[in-house]
Amino acid sequence: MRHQQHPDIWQQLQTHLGEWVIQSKAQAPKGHVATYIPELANASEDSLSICVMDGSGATVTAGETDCLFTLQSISKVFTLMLALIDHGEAVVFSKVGMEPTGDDFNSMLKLELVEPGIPFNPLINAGAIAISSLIGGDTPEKQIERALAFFRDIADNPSLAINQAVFKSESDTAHRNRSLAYFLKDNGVLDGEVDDILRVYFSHCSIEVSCKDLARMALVLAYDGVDPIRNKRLIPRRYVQIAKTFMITCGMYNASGEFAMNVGLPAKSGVSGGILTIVPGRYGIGVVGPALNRKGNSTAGVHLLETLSREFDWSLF
Ligand SMILES: NC(=O)CC[C@H](N)C(=O)O
Repeated sequence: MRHQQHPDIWQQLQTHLGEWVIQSKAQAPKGHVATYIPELANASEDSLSICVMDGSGATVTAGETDCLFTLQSISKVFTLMLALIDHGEAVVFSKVGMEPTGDDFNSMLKLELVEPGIPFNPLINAGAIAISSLIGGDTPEKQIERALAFFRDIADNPSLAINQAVFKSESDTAHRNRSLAYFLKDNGVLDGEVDDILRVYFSHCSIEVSCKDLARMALVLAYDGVDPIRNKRLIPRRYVQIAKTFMITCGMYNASGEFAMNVGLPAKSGVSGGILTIVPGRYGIGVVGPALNRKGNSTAGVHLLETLSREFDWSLF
């Protein structure tokens, strides 16, 4: 049998994943696609797809798995690790903190309220913008190239690319992110030009993937930075440990506590409706369902992951 480690789970996934997706899709009408980035409003509001990948690269999929979507905030987990590779922990944690905020992902409240005015963590927008400034490269173009090469390597997909329409749509409307970035600049957190740093940030948010790409990227995190398929270390284990910790405490925005309670796995969601999750040492999982709840997470996607975690007792806690 191909899936030696947990044949029962694999067989159950093959048998039931399709019906679980149909059940969870019923949650989609409770949410709405994001519209503040106008291009994201074109996503199909009632769709839901999932890809589960094991350490051999075998997959079980369900839903409209061919559809492409942009990483958005999911990219922040990987740019954090790239900044750690390029600058180390001391520099990175002089620019961002280690704590959840309890505020919306695009809030600027605590930047002014709490000394020394650095973002609370690297997964909120302010933190991810600070992290974008730390990606190696002398020019924004080189930083974007470096980020794209890193994402391509982790996804093992040399054709990953930036969706230019989404990039432009965000860039044209990102008044709040611009104000966050100027605030950070004023607080001395950002070196370099605000517009250049935002270009890097919008670019990595606009990298387009499929559910399978997302599962493939998750797999590398599930194996602590080693790609089990190519048997190759891509990220130092310590940096994956840091990323996974943030995924538990802040990966699902202000619903991270609820998600930890009901699913209990490290995860990161994005405003296009994607969720990257891992079952440590076993599976990488990519989900996308564009209709979001009030906290910004995919309504159907969260429901589906709750079902899987319950069925297979996947919670780490
Ligand atoms: N939550 C998200 O996915 C936010 C990412 C998006 N690019 C933004 O900055 O608003």
